[in-house]
Amino acid sequence: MNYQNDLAFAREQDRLDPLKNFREQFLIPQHNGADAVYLCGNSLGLQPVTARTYLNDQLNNWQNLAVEGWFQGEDPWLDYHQSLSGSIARIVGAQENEVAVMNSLTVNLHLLMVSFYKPNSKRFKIIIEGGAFPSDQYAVESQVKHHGFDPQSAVIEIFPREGELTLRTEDIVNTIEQHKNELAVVLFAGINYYTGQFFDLKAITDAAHQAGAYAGFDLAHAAGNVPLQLHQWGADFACWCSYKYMNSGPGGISGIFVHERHFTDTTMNRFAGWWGYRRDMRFLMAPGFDAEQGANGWQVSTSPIPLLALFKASMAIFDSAGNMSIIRDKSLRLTAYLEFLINEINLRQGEELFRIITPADPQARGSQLSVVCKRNAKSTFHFLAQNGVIGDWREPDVIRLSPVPLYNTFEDVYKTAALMEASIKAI
Ligand SMILES: Cc1ncc(COP(=O)(O)O)c(C=O)c1O
Ligand SMILES: Nc1c(O)cccc1C(=O)C[C@H](N)C(=O)O
Repeated sequence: MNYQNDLAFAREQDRLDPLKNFREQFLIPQHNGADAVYLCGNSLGLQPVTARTYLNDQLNNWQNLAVEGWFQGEDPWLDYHQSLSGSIARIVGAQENEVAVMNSLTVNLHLLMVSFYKPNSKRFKIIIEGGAFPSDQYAVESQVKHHGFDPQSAVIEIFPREGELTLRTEDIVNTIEQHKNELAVVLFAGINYYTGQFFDLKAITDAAHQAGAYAGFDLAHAAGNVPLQLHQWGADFACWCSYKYMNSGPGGISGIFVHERHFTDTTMNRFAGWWGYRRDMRFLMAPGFDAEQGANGWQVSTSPIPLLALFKASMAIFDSAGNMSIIRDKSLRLTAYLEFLINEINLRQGEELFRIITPADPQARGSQLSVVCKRNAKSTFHFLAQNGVIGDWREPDVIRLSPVPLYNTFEDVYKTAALMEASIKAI
């Protein structure tokens, strides 16, 4: 597509956008009496207009039905989580019985590692991407220590080559091959939080399996952002949060994926709780844990209904948008437009003032562009914020900007680039 650096072009793209009506389903933060340009869905997605109603419905059920709410009402709480499985399964490319909506992200990562990280003196290593989100690093280190191993030798981080910013799939695959005799788990992000690189999850899964290891993914920055096919790719396990691209609110509910091939593995460890007990017998309160079939058997505690209600408001929007390929199609164009406009600024300025460290290959990224500001980085970030552009800052000099297809416009992207260029003179 031929992009143009003018507002009329951006507005025309918005006019033609098949998803244009979705923006009004979100509450856009205000700046000086007008909509701010919110490009921070990589951290916290915007509030669906309907979120309050979904939450209120459950407050009303609590008020009117009290404890009977578990069994009565339109959507009894006992199975409320099940009503979300179809939507989230479509988003991550799974069968409904392979997903469970539960807990928060790092907690779920630990629960999955309990099942999939079973080190012995021969196989004890975990491969992760270098520069993984700190919570994942801490989780992995603590898992390794919990089993009596030393993170120094057990955690293998893969970094980009000298002079490069992102990882090559061949280097990931070769590292897996190199450690194959000692490898227990490969745990990668779907998309790295800092660079925005979208990894080749199928290639990583295949390489892990060739090495006799499990492949697991943290999809915090990928779920609801890029199309995923966890079942088809054969991933062993995955988890995600829903407060970024899935707009479920701060600390919103997380979810897990466990491939169906593991459902019959009776050797698998699991930290059990009554909510993972088989549904038909749970209230018999019998001794001896008997897991529910499928990913729901990994649940531990009572469903947090208010969080599920907020997630449901968001899933209804995803369901009505159709499938992830419609969302992805707009996302590819929005992000490419932002990239085009930033490159144009550099061309006009005669130097690379804004360096995009996210891969240029659209298939190797989601909606986020991570931009290194070569000059006055922090002041540039503040200038954008003062002028109503909300991105986020990552030390030492990176601004992350994520145009989200359900609520951002080409005009948002145009305004952002115009302000980035204006910042050069203003600061
Ligand atoms: C890759 C990744 N892992 C973990 C987290 C944190 O998860 P939690 O919701 O457990 O704080 C985030 C974001 O905060 C993240 O981006
Ligand atoms: N989860 C967050 C929070 O509780 C406070 C502030 C930021 C966050 C984030 O989600 C950060 C995000 N994962 C990141 O990519 O930096």
